[in-house]
Amino acid sequence: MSKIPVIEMFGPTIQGEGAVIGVKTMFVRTYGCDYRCSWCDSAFTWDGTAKDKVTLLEPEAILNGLLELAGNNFDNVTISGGNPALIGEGMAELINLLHARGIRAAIETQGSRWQDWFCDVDVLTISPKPPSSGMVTDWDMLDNIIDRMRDSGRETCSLKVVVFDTVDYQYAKQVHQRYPWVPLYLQPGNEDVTEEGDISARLLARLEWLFNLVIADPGMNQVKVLPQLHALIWHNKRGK
Ligand SMILES: C[S@@+](CC[C@H](N)C(=O)[O-])C[C@H]1O[C@@H](n2cnc3c(N)ncnc32)[C@H](O)[C@@H]1O
Ligand SMILES: Nc1nc2[nH]cc(C(=O)O)c2c(=O)[nH]1
Ligand code: SF4
Ligand SMILES: [Mg+2]
Repeated sequence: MSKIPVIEMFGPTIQGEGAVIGVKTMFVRTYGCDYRCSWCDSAFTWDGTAKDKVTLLEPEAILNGLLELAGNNFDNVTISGGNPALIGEGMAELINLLHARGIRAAIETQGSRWQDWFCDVDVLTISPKPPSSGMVTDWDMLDNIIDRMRDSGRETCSLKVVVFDTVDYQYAKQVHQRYPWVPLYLQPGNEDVTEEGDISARLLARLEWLFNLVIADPGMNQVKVLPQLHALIWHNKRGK
């Protein structure tokens, strides 16, 4: 039995990002991250401010917690963090438990670590971090992850790059050129994750800015540009 550090579980809500945007899903957010992105919208998963809220849970207790929250009102569970790829055996067990109930598992991770259970995930989102984050991409690791996912023969993997400025945009292009066969989603960065109230006008302005970069760029004919849909609706509210 391997326990998983969980900082929050919530839902049902609507997946707001990437390949399965718009789908009803539960969320499980794991504690701990090997990165420290300057603009992280979930810094409470690693900066110590919510450490007292972490519970170490058996995979079965997580499933039970989700069922308690939502009954049968979900078919999808998104596991995010923090970095869920820091967790080994426990996550493999959780994914098996979900599958045994006919529930699909989606993972949000940044591509800094491999886990064998990636091959069992229904929707794997890898979100390498652009320069504005202050993080440095381990390209060997990312190559390795993308190769292994390709070798697994499952069409479950996509890339998502958050773009704050034109340097980030060039980074996103580099990612696209390196892995042209992997679907790439671009999402504008939320520049103030603490602002209260309605931030939708600010986010939409950044979406239009990103649209215009892609519209003008013949090297980006295949990418999809998406907002953080949940942030347009629920702004910086946590647990949405
Ligand atoms: C909080 S992270 C957790 C999963 C994993 N650590 C990762 O970064 O992919 C979930 C998603 O939110 C994105 N994200 C974090 N902060 C953001 C911000 N300020 N604006 C836009 N997207 C952000 C990340 O890039 C990632 O795609
Ligand atoms: N609704 C909603 N969609 C999301 N997609 C990715 C999220 C994340 O924080 O990983 C997220 C989130 O926090 N909420
Ligand atoms: S990798 Fe994800 S969770 Fe970790 S600091 Fe960056 S955005 Fe936040
Ligand atoms: Mg989020």
